[in-house]
Amino acid sequence: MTDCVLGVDLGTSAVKVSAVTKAGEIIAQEGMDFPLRQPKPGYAEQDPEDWVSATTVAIVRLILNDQLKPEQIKGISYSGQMHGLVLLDADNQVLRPAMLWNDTRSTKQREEIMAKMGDRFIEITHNQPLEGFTLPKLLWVKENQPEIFAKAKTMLLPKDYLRFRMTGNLAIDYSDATGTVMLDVDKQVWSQEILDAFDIPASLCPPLVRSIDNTGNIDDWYAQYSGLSTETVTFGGGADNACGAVGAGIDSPTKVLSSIGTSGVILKYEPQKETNYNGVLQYEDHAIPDAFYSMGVTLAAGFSLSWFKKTFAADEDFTAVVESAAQSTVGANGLLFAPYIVGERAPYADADIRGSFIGIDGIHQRHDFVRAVLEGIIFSFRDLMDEYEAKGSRFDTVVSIGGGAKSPLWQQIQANIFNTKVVSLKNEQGPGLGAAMLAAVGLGWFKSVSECTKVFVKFKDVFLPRANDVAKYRKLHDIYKQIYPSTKEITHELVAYRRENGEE
Ligand SMILES: Nc1ncnc2c1ncn2[C@@H]1O[C@H](COP(=O)(O)OP(=O)(O)O)[C@@H](O)[C@H]1O
Ligand SMILES: O=C(CO)[C@@H](O)[C@H](O)COP(=O)(O)O
Repeated sequence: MTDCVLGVDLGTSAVKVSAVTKAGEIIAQEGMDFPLRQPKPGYAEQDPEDWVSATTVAIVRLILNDQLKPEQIKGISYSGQMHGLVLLDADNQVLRPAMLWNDTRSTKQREEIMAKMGDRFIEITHNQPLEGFTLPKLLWVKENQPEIFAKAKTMLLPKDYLRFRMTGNLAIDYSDATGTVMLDVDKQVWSQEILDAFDIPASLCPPLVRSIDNTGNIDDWYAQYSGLSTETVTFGGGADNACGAVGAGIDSPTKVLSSIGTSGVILKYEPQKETNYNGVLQYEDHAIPDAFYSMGVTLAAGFSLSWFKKTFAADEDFTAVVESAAQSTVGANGLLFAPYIVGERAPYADADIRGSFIGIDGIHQRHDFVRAVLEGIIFSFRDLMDEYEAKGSRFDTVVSIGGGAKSPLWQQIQANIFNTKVVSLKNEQGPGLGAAMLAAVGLGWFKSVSECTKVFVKFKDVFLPRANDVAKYRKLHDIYKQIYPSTKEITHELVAYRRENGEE
């Protein structure tokens, strides 16, 4: 019986739990989907109980289907979808559905924060108060559901709620705390100045822990519910992008992470906290102690593809639909797609922009639309790369993770659009593997995250840029860049039209 740790990857579409040995071998994996509710345009909510149930089903399957022995599981850590607001009352009961990272209803609150604190806010948090982050959501609840805010005693993020249900302990790790935009990044404490400015009780903020810190054993209740042992220790864990970077071996500023999950992320390792992109790119504490990372986020990356598939190819196999893009050409026979279907975060912080297909022609077939979706998502990543390159960053390797990394065609498109080598991981479980690594380091199996990286992170395929395609994509990206300014006014008017007609 080999000792192992569990890495719990609490995503937006599903939870995946990986059992990993000291040698970095994934010996079993189980997962379960859960729904995302979008009751109104701009809203995105989940029931925190769904996270607990789905994670428990995955753990029970590991024990029953995969024959893991509870005593074998020495430690558990977590990777979580970021920024989501979970509010608990005095009895630690959930007060309302969680408002997620892609919920953009809080534009008014975002503007109020900037009007009140302006640049000082960015100085403290190294971020703008965008709709997706936790503070504007908290202020939305304060303003629109005052009876709920009055009862709120604790604020947690998604994976911290899950850990609380497994241990009974309240905590948040630094990487998720930066994503609330309530942490003073330079001082590494909750910002009293921000709490005072918006009249938020400091008691709402849970204790801060490091990602590798012991956060308590599995408690009696959860041991009975799941079959786990109370001997199993939990560790802080981190934001999914921090864990994705750990699991992908992003340990120097010349490697860049490209993650296609529900959202899309271009992420860079930052060795020092003094760096400040003035909120154009996000700046976060890492899950690696005393390290940081920056990133740009495309709100609807995998989500755009999933939307397309659900709407136009509901009964077909996902991989087959994606691979049909190979029947099209570079540039999708002159069709472009802008993936702003739930608004955008970077480089355009605009909750009311909406997506478009540009250049639809009578010759286009469905596979051209699929290709345009794949390419449009990577053009939006290219915009983020351009932000970095404009500030002097140079990357020699892109590590590709997330559900989108299942497609070799999509990875080749990335290599061509980035004009950089793209590598995939042997165990395509970036965030889940990163979470398992934090438990392995927390248990003392390794002296540091970098020691663990040497054993756990293994690369698989390499995709090199093809010169002809690189040149074509460069021209196409110049055209793509015109879509945002050209469609901004029109799509804002359409969103306003829906609001006037009671749809929002
Ligand atoms: N076979 C596939 N090829 C390419 N992309 C895929 C495939 N299957 C799923 N995806 C994409 O992966 C995304 C989910 O990625 P994942 O990393 O699991 O997301 P999350 O962590 O946000 O739940 C989906 O939105 C979908 O677009
Ligand atoms: O909002 C962000 C990062 O700031 C998102 O990246 C979320 O953390 C959700 O991640 P996925 O479910 O797409 O992995």
